[in-house]
Amino acid sequence: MVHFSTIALALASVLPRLTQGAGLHTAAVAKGKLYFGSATDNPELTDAPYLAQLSNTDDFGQITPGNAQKWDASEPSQNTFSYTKGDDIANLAATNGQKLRCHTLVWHSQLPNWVSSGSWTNATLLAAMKNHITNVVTHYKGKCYAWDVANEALNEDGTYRDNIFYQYIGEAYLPIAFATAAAADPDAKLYYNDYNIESAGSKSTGAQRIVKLVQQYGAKIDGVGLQAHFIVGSTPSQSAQTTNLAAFTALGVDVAYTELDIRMTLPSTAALLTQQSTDYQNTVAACVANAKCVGVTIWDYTDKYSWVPNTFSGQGDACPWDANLVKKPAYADILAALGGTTSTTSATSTFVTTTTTAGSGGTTGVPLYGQCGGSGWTGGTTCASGTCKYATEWYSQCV
Ligand SMILES: O[C@@H]1[C@@H](O)[C@H](O[C@@H]2CO[C@@H](O[C@@H]3CO[C@@H](O[C@@H]4CO[C@@H](O)[C@H](O)[C@H]4O)[C@H](O)[C@H]3O)[C@H](O)[C@H]2O)OC[C@H]1O
Repeated sequence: MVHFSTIALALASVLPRLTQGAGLHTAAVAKGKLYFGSATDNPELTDAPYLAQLSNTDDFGQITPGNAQKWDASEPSQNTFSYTKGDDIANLAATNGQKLRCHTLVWHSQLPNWVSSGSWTNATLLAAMKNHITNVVTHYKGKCYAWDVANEALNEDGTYRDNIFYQYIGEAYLPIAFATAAAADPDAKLYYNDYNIESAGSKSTGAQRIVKLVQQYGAKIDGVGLQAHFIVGSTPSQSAQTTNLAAFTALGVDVAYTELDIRMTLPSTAALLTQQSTDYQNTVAACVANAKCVGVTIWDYTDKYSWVPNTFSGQGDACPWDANLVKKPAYADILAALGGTTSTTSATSTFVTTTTTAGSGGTTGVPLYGQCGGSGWTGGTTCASGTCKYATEWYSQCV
């Protein structure tokens, strides 16, 4: 039967809270990484609380535009370029002092029709691809820490994806794309980026083949981006990821986790959130363990704007912050992987802990996280009036 079993342990709150000034990016830098970052997208930037957290450089020292720089956004019709949305995000990064990972130049998806359905020859598509890369990379010259030059060029078995570029240009489109990007912005780090290359296997081997291909061609390739769109409980182990990262960095390139999120079949449970937390920790720890892993980017930080529910039906809750912008357990475990610590601080208002029965919207034994919200919330566990009581699994209210 669905019911709440409320055990109110009215405590002067001594629940763990994260130390101010020791966020994810701060901890990553202390570990020798360049950044901890998040993807974002233009529509979300009108959400002031969202924007405030995205701009919190204690947690995020880097941002990636989730859509604004893709081909359909940046060159919607041939040789007509549109940079407004990409500029908004580039300017935000500059204002905040955050690195910008630029995403992406050559990808089979989110292509405008004039590319995907065009009537091409080898020479005309090559010219169009080079023109696209030259214009976009030149526009953002000096602003991108890194470019994802080529995205998802591989099938799961490590063979080349039969995209339009491969069809008309062959595998040479890859080194040509890298060489063209390098000519337009010699200082940007140039990455090959893909998913399901986070542990050893045919596709990871295929990505290593692409690195060697570009190198043999004499073009510049600086890194491999491992997207890391994972599933709770099916995420590769830390050691599997560490071994895999080493296979890339042995080729003389950097690596980065570029789109990390860890989705689950909804509804979430305490067990799933605990496993998710462990999965996040293992992935971030694998990056920490490799000196040439430069950073970790999560594919947006909050479930409120995650791409997952729109793409994978029935799945979600993939981010370290919930839809109310409250930190989930994964936050503390990511921080722990980065060598950060949580501290115990007392709060000024009474915090009421609750346990619930599975199926009631919470799960027995789930500890509240020490955050309040709603009317009267002044942040953390403090209420301007009333006391902080359980409202949802990860969210409490001043009542
Ligand atoms: O607003 C969204 C954007 O956020 C979205 O960005 C792309 C998301 O990820 C990258 O492309 C996807 C990577 O995952 C593939 O599915 C995988 C299939 O195998 C599974 O094992 C694995 O777990 C899955 O992740 C998707 O098919 C790819 O589309 C890409 O780099 C981002 O740009 O793009 C769509 C917008 O609506």
